[in-house]
Amino acid sequence: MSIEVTNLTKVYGAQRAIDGISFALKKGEIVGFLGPNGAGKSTTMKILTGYLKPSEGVAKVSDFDVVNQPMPARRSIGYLPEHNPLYLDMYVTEFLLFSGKLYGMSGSPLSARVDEVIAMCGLEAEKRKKIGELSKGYRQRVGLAQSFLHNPDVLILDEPTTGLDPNQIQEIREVIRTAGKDKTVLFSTHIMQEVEALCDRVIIINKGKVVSDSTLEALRKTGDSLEEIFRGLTN
Ligand SMILES: Nc1ncnc2c1ncn2[C@@H]1O[C@H](COP(=O)(O)OP(=O)(O)OP(=O)(O)O)[C@@H](O)[C@H]1O
Repeated sequence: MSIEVTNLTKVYGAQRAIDGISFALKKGEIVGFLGPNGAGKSTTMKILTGYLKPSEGVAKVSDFDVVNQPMPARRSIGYLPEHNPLYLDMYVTEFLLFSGKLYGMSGSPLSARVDEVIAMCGLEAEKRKKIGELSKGYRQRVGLAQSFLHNPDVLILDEPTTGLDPNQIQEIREVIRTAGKDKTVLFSTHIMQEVEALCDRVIIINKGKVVSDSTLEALRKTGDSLEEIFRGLTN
């Protein structure tokens, strides 16, 4: 399995932010991770990417336990965090070269890969600008470029299109579709059309528990729209 989560729980004080969730993603799947604000999506993603320790349960990425085998797990993951933290004073190319070095890349293979992700993410015209000078959509492209720079098998994208205009949303979706061709992708979103446009399968969580895990095809057969299903399960 590319991602395997078993009975995962995270407790903050008295609150169970996620409460015994389990799911798995096979290689090559693109799965939408839905849930209302505060459902536990970012917490799950932070555990998968090694930024938070679970209180209970096991999370594996590319069969590596994220707690006991953090280095190989991290190498196989590309992560775009929710607020896409970037170094605003760095130039786009400089930032990507810097990020690649953190993954142990160097020399001409790194330069070639940076050129490749710049082209994939439509950053050619902006690559000489400082990140702080870019629009939100272009910053998001830089975050995405950084997430798959080291060619990971698994991409974890936390609300990759939030706050973007409809044109940028469309363009970022294209980047995700292209980058996700040979990868396993778990991404969170509040946009139902996004799920329809990109995913094979949807996992819905509410109050820290998985309330639905189905293919889009199976959900369509219910006759209800994804939005109706979402509201019915989370309201
Ligand atoms: N560091 C923290 N300390 C205490 N509680 C936290 C912390 N981080 C998250 N929480 C709580 O855990 C719950 C799940 O939060 P999380 O950010 O995972 O939700 P989410 O599904 O990603 O929400 P959103 O859609 O708003 O981004 C929320 O109730 C949140 O307030």
